[in-house]
Amino acid sequence: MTNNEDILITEVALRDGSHAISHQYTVDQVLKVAKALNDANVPYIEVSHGDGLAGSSLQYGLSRTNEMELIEAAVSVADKSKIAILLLPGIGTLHDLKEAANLGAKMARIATHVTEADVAQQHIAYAKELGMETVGFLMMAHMAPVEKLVEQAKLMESYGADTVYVVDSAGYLLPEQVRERIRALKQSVGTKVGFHGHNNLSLAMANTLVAIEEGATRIDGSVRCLGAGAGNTQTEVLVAVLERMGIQTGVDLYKMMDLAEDIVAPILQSPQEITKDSLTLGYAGVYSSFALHAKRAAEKFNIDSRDILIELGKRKVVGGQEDMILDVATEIAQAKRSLVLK
Ligand SMILES: C[C@H](O)CC(=O)C(=O)O
Ligand SMILES: [Mn+2]
Repeated sequence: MTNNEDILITEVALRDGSHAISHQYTVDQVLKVAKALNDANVPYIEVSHGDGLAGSSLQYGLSRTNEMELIEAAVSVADKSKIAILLLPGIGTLHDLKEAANLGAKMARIATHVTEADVAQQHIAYAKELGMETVGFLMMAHMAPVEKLVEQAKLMESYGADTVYVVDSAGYLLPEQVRERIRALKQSVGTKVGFHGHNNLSLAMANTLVAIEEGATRIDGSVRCLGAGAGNTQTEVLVAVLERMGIQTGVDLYKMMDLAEDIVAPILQSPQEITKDSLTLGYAGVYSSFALHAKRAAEKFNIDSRDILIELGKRKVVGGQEDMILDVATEIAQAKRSLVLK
């Protein structure tokens, strides 16, 4: 890999995609996907539970395989790509970070709700101490005005983040909203700027292109759209589009297509489409990883999952409040029952 690329892609299917397959990755799947990504020259491969290190729990979903084994597997086949991990302070600890670094992870992406950057200080500083490249990952970026986002990005920068990301966790942002956010960050922070999209409103690619136009140089994608909700910006498609635009990513398009078709498609429980649930996430501004939890709750209570998601959006529920999904489902079911009894 050279340093001549205009855009450096982080492939997130082995982390964000974990949500879409209920955290059931096996070592064999990770070995195959990571090796193919490495062979295709993808610069960064993120590997963790969908909710970051130590996310495996009843609240977020139990992993089939210990994520440290998955990280170790990915590192073992990646001689060009760097392995990244995601960590949400409060879920993952400094101990988890150290364990991942000892296994060979080279980049730490520290994720917080868009208004809570201050909880990332210790983790970013420690990742730097461990010699890792650091990213401040500001989730649910639609929930804060631009000035607030800038303030939080500056905090991440002051803690030592090398890059700050605008994260459209709900796939809610419209292209002009992405434009104003990336533009404001480019004007106000000295770090590199990145963008992570979700395709719930079919805008992930358009939003990514706007982010690049405004100067974002770090971009996330998921091969075959294997990410939460309707997935992320589809990596192999992004590589093709950027190549046509004359923008260098260094990624081998044919190898990415083969990986998507031959290795990733068979892993999917069902094809990544914009379903009524994922569309509702984007429409209502709800965290993409809530989709499967809401679907299960809807089945349990025999109610419409869209009603749960819309209500969660109204209540401005954020990542980490997964317990609210059951609460809201219970309330909707009770209200439905009392209507029947009247
Ligand atoms: C923990 C989340 O799944 C992180 C993410 O990918 C997002 O907010 O989007
Ligand atoms: Mn995501």
